[in-house]
Amino acid sequence: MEIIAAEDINIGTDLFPPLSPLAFSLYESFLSSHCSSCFSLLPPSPPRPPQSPTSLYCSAACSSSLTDSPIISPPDLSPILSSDIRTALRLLNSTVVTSSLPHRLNGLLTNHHRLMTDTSFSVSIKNAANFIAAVLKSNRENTELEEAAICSVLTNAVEVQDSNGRALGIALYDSRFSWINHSCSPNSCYRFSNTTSYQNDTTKTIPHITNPETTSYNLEEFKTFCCFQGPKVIARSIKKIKKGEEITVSYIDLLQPTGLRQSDLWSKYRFMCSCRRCAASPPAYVDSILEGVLTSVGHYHGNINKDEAMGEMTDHIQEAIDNFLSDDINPKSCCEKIENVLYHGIQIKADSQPNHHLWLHPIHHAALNGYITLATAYRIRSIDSETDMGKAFDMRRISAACSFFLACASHHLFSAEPSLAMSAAKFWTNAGESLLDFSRKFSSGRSDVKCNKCHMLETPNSLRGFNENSKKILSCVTDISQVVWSFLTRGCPCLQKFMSPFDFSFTKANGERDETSEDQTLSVLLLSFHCLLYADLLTDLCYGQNSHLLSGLHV
Ligand SMILES: C[S@@+](CC[C@H](N)C(=O)[O-])C[C@H]1O[C@@H](n2cnc3c(N)ncnc32)[C@H](O)[C@@H]1O
Repeated sequence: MEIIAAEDINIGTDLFPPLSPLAFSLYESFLSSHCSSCFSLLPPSPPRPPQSPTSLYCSAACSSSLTDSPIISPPDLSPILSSDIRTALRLLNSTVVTSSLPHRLNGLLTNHHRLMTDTSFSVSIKNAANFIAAVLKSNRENTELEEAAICSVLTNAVEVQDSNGRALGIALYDSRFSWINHSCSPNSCYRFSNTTSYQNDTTKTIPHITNPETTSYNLEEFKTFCCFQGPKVIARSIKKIKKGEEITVSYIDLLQPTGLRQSDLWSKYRFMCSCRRCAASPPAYVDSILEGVLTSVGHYHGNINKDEAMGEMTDHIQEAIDNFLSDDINPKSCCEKIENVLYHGIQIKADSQPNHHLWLHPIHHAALNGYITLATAYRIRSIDSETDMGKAFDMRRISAACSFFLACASHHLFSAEPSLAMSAAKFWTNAGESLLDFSRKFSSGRSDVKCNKCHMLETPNSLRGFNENSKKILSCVTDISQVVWSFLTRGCPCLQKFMSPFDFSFTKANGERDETSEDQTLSVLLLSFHCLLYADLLTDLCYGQNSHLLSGLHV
């Protein structure tokens, strides 16, 4: 099945009203911090004993809408997670099953045959189905229905993220959403509502904690489960779509080169994508950049040892990130390891040719991950150095430089591949907030900067079209970045070596400007406002809601 446009659809159009899920579940790690019904963040509560109940709610309304408290904790049957099993259970209880088993369950593809012939899934699916049948006290002869429910969740459920991009759990929607196929150059994106954060909302009642005494499953109580809560999904066009054209979204992170996207899709969904971007030969520009290398004389054209050298650099960066995330190395060592690869690159030898020096292209997917980690690591180092103002200033400045660089890199990719709008919106928001945070913390408290060129700060409501406004804002971003780039990147050689975040030619001399640190910080403040304005434009395009990142600020 697929979804086809019945008429021409303009860019930035919601394709259907917000859809409630058929079933959903938080990931295990969020069960004690988020509402199991609406996924909102709960106020902090005292630590509970390890054997405590699994579902908490933010309000009486949520707790009464989702009466599945007696579910005993489902097992983790890798690759099937307990959240998959919980969702499958809720699916079977919330819907009247109309099915053509085992291939479709209520119209949703199960991929049953494909998954059951795959040894890495089949045993876990069988075990999960047996568990569900036991919980439901099913007296059917086989577990075909339970298997179909699990397979349907694996095939159709999507990860629900909060506004910070953090994956909270999964949700399963009806065919209006679930029939939308994947493309690596999709014409639509989707977002969730109802994943708001708890902000001392006095209308919310004290979190309802389910009865810890109840350990056995009560079918009648579970049958009253009514799924009108849960994160709603909205799909939105991010390109013009012609009547008759297929609606597509992305199931995966699109900032990966073709090989990684293919293996991601295969491991999660067991299909090979043959979309325009995947099939392009030569590779699409974004894919050549996401795997690109630089030499001191420009782009590298040879093949000798290149793949090996790239693999080595990518592995080093990934190892530093993994070690940092698992607390095996401190932020300083993490920065040193990543910067070492990004700055020094690698020397490769060729029999009959002079040696080449290779660097990952700054928008190589591993380099992007490296800069994302550097932004976080430098920020932590700034917080850790609070007693040393000079060091805290430098660390926060470099963190902001990395975030700003990522925003410019995402713009470069978005210009060539419009479906990367969502990623770009996220990076520009991060950059704006990081630059603002830096300049607020270290300027003399001034916030009355004006832009005499685009005047958009004084009249942000005069937004016309996306293209016209983005041109104006980006032109100012380019101008201001020429003023502050060397200031922002001082002490970070792997960024300092580039002429600007828009121009990856290597700098000859490190031309510091004469402005005082105070002048520079004010320019950074002006830059931050422009980044937030641009982030607003992109957010509006993808999410249909101007996030008004600048509202509440004095500009
Ligand atoms: C959420 S469903 C999409 C709707 C599905 N095509 C149907 O018939 O109901 C996801 C499944 O559709 C198939 N699918 C989605 N996008 C695809 C693509 N680009 N190429 C091949 N199969 C795809 C895969 O089997 C995948 O597991």
